[in-house]
Amino acid sequence: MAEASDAFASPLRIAVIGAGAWGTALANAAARAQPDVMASAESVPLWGRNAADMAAMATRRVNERFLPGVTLADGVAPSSDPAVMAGADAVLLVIPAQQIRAALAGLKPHLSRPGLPVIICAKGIERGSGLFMSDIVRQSLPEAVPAVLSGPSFAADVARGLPTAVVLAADDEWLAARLARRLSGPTLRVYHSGDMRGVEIGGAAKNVLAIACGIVMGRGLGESARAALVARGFAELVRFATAFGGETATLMGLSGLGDLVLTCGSAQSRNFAFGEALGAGVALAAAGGGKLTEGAATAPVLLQRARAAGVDMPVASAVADILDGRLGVDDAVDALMMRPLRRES
Ligand SMILES: NC(=O)C1=CN([C@@H]2O[C@H](COP(=O)(O)OP(=O)(O)OC[C@H]3O[C@@H](n4cnc5c(N)ncnc54)[C@H](O)[C@@H]3O)[C@@H](O)[C@H]2O)C=CC1
Ligand SMILES: O=C(CO)COP(=O)(O)O
Repeated sequence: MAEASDAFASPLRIAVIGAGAWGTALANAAARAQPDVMASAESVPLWGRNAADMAAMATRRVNERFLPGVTLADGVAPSSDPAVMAGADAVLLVIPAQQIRAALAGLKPHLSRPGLPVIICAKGIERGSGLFMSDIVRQSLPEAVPAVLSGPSFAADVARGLPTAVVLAADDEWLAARLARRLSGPTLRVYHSGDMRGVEIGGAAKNVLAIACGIVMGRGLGESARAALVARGFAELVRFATAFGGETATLMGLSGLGDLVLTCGSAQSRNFAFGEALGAGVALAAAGGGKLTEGAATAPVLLQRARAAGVDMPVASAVADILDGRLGVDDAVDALMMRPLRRES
C-alpha cells in the first residue's frame, strides 16, 4: 500500500490505559507528536488504576513510582477515572500482558465502541490460554479493532525524547499507517505494518531470549556466547513466528531483531537484568528485583505453543527449564552445547 500521506493527517485523540513506565512514556510521546493538535487543547488522558498515584502525578507532573526523573509533557492528563476514555479515537493498552484480560473486563463499558482501535503495547503471551494479545482483545472487546505497537524502545529513552523507532501493525494497514502517523514525532519514528502476528510475536518472544542472554552474561560466559544466543535465538523466534503466520521480513525489523539487539545487549532491560542476576546465582524469587519481567511469565507458554506446533526452540526451552527449577544454569548451557551438530538454519 502507499506510504502514509497528509491525506489522513486529521487529529486522532489518543488515550493511554496503564500508567507504568511505558504508558507514561507513550503518553508523553503522544502529547509531543502534534503541536497543532495539542495547541487546540486536546489532552492525552493517561489512565491508571491507583487513584492516589494518579492524583500525585497530576499535581507533581512526574510518575515517581514508575518513571522517576521525567517530567510529564504538557497535555498529558493523569486520571484514575475510566470515563476519560470516552472521547478517545484510539487507545494505547499499556499494562502487563498477564493483566490485560482482567483489566479489559473492568474497562469494557468505557471501550465498547464499534471500530475503536486498541493498540496493544504489552509484550507477552497469556499463560493458561496460550493466546496472543490481539486474540485477547478480540475476545474481550469484540467491537474493537486490535493493533500492536512494538520495537526496541526503553521507556526512559522515549520519555526523554531520545531518538527511537518502533512499528505499529494492524490487519488494516491503512489504519496502521494512520495511527503510526499520529504517534510519530520529532524523536519517535513509528513505522507501520500489516503483519500484526509477526509484530506481536517479535515483542513477546524476545523477552524470553533477553533472559537467556542475561543468564549467559551473569554467569560470565562471554560476549561470543551472547552473540551466539542472539543469532540462534533469533532463528528460533523466526521459526515460531512464521509457524503462526508472521512474516520473516517483519521479524528482521524492529520487532524481533531490533528488540533482541536492544534487550540482549543492555542491563537497562528488566528481562536481561533478571537473567543476569540468575546467572550470577541470585535466587529466582529475588532476581527480578520486584520489577516486571514479562519473559518469565511468557517462557513456559511460549514453549507450550511451540511444542504443540512442532517448533524447535532450544534456547527458550532452556530458559523455561531454568525458571521452573528443572535445570541449573550450567546444565542448561551444557545441554545447548551438546545438541547434535547440524546444518545452520
Ligand atoms: N518499560 C519499557 O521500556 C517497555 C515496556 N513495554 C511493555 O509494556 C508493558 C507494561 O510495561 P511497563 O509500563 O514497563 O510496566 P510497569 O511495571 O512500569 O507498569 C505497569 C503498570 O500496569 C499497571 N497495572 C498492572 N495490572 C493492572 C491491571 N490489572 N489493571 C490496570 N493497570 C494495571 C500497574 O499499576 C502499572 O501502572 C509490558 O508488557 C512491557 O513488556 C514495551 C516496551 C517498552
Ligand atoms: O521491551 C522493552 C524494550 O523494547 C523493554 O524491555 P524490558 O521489559 O526487558 O525492560
